[in-house]
Amino acid sequence: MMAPVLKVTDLKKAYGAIQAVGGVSFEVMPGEIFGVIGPNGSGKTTMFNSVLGQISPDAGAIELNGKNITGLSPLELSRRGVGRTFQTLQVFGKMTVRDNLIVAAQEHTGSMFGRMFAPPDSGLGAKADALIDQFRIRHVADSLANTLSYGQQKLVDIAMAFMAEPDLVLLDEPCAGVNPSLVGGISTLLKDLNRTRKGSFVVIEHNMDFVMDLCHRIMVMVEGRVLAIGTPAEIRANKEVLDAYLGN
Ligand SMILES: Nc1ncnc2c1ncn2[C@@H]1O[C@H](COP(=O)(O)OP(=O)(O)OP(=O)(O)O)[C@@H](O)[C@H]1O
Repeated sequence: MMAPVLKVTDLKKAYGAIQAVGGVSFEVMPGEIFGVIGPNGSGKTTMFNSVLGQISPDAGAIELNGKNITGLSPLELSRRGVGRTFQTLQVFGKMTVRDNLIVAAQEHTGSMFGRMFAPPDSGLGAKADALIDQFRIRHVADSLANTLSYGQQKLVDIAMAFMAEPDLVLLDEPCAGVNPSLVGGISTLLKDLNRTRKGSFVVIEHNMDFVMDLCHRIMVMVEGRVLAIGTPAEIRANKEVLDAYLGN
């Protein structure tokens, strides 16, 4: 039987009296695109940030490829093959698209010296160019990021997460703020990355059509707990999910 890439067991995190995450368990399999949905305040971001080492959970275990990674720093996780995107853009506006990608990979190595003194390319240019082509942003590769549309910047932001060739990428609302006409393109792109780069993705997203189209399995969170985990068809047919999610 295949072992999970990510295994989260009974994760808990409270903020004072608010139990943001109240005992969440799930597994993400190799090559799987795993969606996380739920009403506002259901604990998705808190769960994400716990997995990514951004906050310390109160209890629970997080394993990456069978190794305990609970409490490791974001940089250490990045070195172990975990990438992420944020809800808000992380691109450097005054750098070109290509340089943004190169810096993203240097961040991964944690090389301050490299970041400050290395020639702009640092041997990472070929990797950046491959992603620029895969993301179809060749025409803006030498433009400053702040001259791009929000949707294009979002693509650069996602591409940055893939520079370190991660095994597991956590994407926090990749469609947030993106023009609806571009949402289908992001879905196609993520499917393409999943197929060609063989990584596993965990995707938080409020856009239900996007999640249903993209994800192999979906976890529904409500009030810090897991209400259901299943295929898009199973989630669509689950009455409890419809009540909890659409009732919000
Ligand atoms: N730093 C914090 N301090 C206090 N309470 C917090 C903090 N972060 C989250 N919470 C609370 O924890 C609960 C879960 O929040 P969380 O952001 O994880 O939910 P979410 O499902 O990601 O929501 P959204 O879909 O709106 O992003 C909410 O009640 C929220 O107000």
